[in-house]
Amino acid sequence: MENPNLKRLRRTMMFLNAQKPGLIKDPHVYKPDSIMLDLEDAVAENQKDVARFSLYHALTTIDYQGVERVVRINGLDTPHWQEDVRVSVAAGCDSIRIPKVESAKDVHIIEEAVLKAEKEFDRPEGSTLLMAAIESTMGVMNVFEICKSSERLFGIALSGGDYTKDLQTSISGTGVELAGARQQLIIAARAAGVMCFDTVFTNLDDMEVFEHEVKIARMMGFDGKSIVNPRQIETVHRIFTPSEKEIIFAEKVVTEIDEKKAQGIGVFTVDGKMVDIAFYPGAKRVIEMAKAAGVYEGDL
Ligand SMILES: CC(=O)SCCNC(=O)CCNC(=O)[C@H](O)C(C)(C)COP(=O)(O)OP(=O)(O)OC[C@H]1O[C@@H](n2cnc3c(N)ncnc32)[C@H](O)[C@@H]1OP(=O)(O)O
Ligand SMILES: O=C([O-])CC(=O)C(=O)O
Ligand SMILES: [Mg+2]
Repeated sequence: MENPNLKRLRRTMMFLNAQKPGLIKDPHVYKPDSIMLDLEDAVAENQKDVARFSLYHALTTIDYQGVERVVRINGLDTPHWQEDVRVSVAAGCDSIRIPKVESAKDVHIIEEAVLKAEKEFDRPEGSTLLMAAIESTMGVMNVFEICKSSERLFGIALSGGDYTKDLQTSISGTGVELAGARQQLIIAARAAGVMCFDTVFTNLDDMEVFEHEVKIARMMGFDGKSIVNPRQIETVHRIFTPSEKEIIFAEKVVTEIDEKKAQGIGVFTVDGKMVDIAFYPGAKRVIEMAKAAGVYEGDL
């Protein structure tokens, strides 16, 4: 049976340092869709063991109340990733975020280590999902192969900080430097049938630019965004949850297409807008998103 978590709602995926008790003890109270316990860049090099112990303790003792528990392991170019995978799987995380993925082979290496750990710690085979963070120009060039690399892989994420370093530029706040990568990632993810997440926005005090960036991400087709602070959750959830107006319109489109089809009519208008069968999947998707977000009250 397909793992039901492959397609869950992931509007917000919130990073937190796996070593900090103050952060890991109750992040679910802010109601992000996923938390991402970080063993990578938020953890200092000489604290990697401490962070792994803290992660294991947190995952085996804290009830995160249905919030997805993702672990960001260290990259394949470090001496840490094997132990990160073992501890994450032993502790029963839901998913592993692989940083700095450059090829399908990178995913295969982690997949193999995850399967080995599932056997070692008696966890159901296939229960640990994967996601791949694209953080380099090579990763962008290989993104379609990465998207198709594993049945465990539910999605990919753009990691703009490292990516812009590789591109030899920096984050400007305008989105110009990320435009190409964002477009490539979302096209590849949709073609491969996996989810796609936008990068973090680190200027916590600039909510205006943040809101603009989140709107662009939704318009481009992303499923959600990596975030670094609970203050960012409300904005992302508001923008990534269909509004009442969108839901009502989607309901009308679905109902009218069904009715008109039976009458042999292919094209007509709804609220002054032309509608034909091509609008059906989009309207259905709005209703599915509203259902997943818990804001749908209709009966479609
Ligand atoms: C480029 C990359 O690699 S990004 C990925 C790695 N980065 C991270 O993991 C960083 C995660 N975020 C953080 O550590 C913090 O939000 C910081 C350091 C950015 C800012 O910290 P602060 O200025 O203390 O945040 P702020 O004042 O908004 O905190 C308010 C409350 O939210 C909590 N909080 C802040 N960030 C988080 C978080 N990411 N997850 C859960 N709780 C959080 C704080 O503990 C605090 O709780 P309290 O009121 O009970 O004390
Ligand atoms: O995944 C992210 O958005 C954070 C990150 O590692 C980066 O920007 O390099
Ligand atoms: Mg990074």
